[in-house]
Amino acid sequence: MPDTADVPEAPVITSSDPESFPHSVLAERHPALIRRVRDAFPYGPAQHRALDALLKSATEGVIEALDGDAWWEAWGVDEYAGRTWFEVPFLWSESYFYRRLLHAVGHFGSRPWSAPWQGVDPFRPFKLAELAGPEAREEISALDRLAALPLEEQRTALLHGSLWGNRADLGFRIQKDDDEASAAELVADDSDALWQLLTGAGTLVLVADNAGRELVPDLLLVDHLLSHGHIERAVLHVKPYPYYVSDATTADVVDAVRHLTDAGTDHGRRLWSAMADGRIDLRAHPFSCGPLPYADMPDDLRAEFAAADVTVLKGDLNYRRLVGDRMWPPTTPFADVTAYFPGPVAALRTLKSDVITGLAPETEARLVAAEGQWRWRTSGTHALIQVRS
Ligand SMILES: O=P(O)(O)OC[C@H]1O[C@](O)(CO)[C@@H](O)[C@@H]1O
Repeated sequence: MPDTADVPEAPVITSSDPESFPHSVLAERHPALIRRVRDAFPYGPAQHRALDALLKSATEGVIEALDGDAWWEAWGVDEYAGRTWFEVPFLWSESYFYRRLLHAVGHFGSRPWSAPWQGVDPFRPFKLAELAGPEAREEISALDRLAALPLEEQRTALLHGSLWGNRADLGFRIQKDDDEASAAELVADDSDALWQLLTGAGTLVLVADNAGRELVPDLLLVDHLLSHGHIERAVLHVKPYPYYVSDATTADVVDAVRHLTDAGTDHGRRLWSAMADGRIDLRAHPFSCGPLPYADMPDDLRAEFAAADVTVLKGDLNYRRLVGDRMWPPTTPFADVTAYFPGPVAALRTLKSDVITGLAPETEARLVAAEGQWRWRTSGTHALIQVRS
C-alpha cells in the first residue's frame, strides 16, 4: 500500500454514508454514465455483457483484482479486492470505476486482431459535441473582443476563463440540470501570488483537467503567457487514457488546437508552432490516471514538478489529489496540506466535491450560513485560486 505517512491527518472520504455526495456518485452517477456510454456506440454483445457486469459489480458487488495490471497492483487493488466499492476511499473507487469501464468496452484490448475497440475513447462523442456547440463558438468569437482589452485585463480574463472552464465538466453535468448556473463566487483568490510566480518564470507545468471547453481556455492562457514573455516554456500534463468522462488526452489536445486553427485564430497557429518547437511539451504519465493522492507520486513525476518554476493543477479531481481526499476542517491552511509538494504549486478549481481547505474563517461562516455544510461544496457555483509559493 502506498506510503502516506507524511500527510497530515483528517478522515479519508469514503462513499459509505447513503446521504453523502460520494455515495450518490457511485450509486447514481456511475450507472447513468454506463447508460450514456452504452447508448453512444454500436457496441457488440460482449461489451454489453461486460457493461451489465460492471453495473452490477459497481452497485452491489466488490472490488476485483485487475490481472496483469502492474500499476493497479502497486496502487492497492489486491489489498482492496473483496471489499465493496462503497467502503474503500472514494478517490480510489471512482478511479477504479473508470479503469473498469474502459476495460469493459475493450479500450485496453491487447491483441490487435481481436481487439477492434482498442484505443476508442468511449467519451469522445460527448467531447466532440461540446466543441461543436454554440457556447464553444461564442467563446471563439469573444477572442477578438478580448484582444482589444488592455493586457492586464486580457490576462485576468484568460485566467478566469481557464478557472471557470472547469465547470464545463461532463461527468459533473450528468447529475446537474443547470450546468451554467449564474451564481459564481471565488471563495479564495491568491491570483496576485500566482501572477508573481508567473512573471519571468522559466517553466510552467500545467496539469490539465477536462477537454473541450476547459482545455481550450487553458491553451489560450498558455499561449498568452508564452507570447507575452511570462514564461519560456509550458509542460502540459494530460491523461494517458480516457478518464473521469471528459479528462483531456493527447487526442483532445489535438482537437482543441485544431478547433482554434480551424476557426482561423492566431492563437491556434501559435500553439501549433509552440508544440513544434518544444515550448509546449506534452506528458501523459500513468500516475495521472492513478487513484492516489499526489503525496504518493512516483519519483520521476516528483522530479518533473520539482524542476518547474510553478505547477498549476486544474480542476476538482486534481485538487482532491493535491490536498488529499479527506474531510479537512475548511480553514486548514492550504500551505500545510501541500507542504510535501516539490516546488511552488497553484490550484484552479471549481468546487464539485466535499474537500476544501484554505478558507478564511469568515468565508466558511458565510457559506455555511447561506447554504449549510455541504451544498456550496458540490454545486459547481464556487471556485478558488490557491497558491503555495
Ligand atoms: O473534472 P473535475 O473538475 O476534476 O471534476 C471531477 C469531479 O467530478 C466528480 O467525479 C463528481 O462531481 C468528483 O468526484 C470529481 O472530483
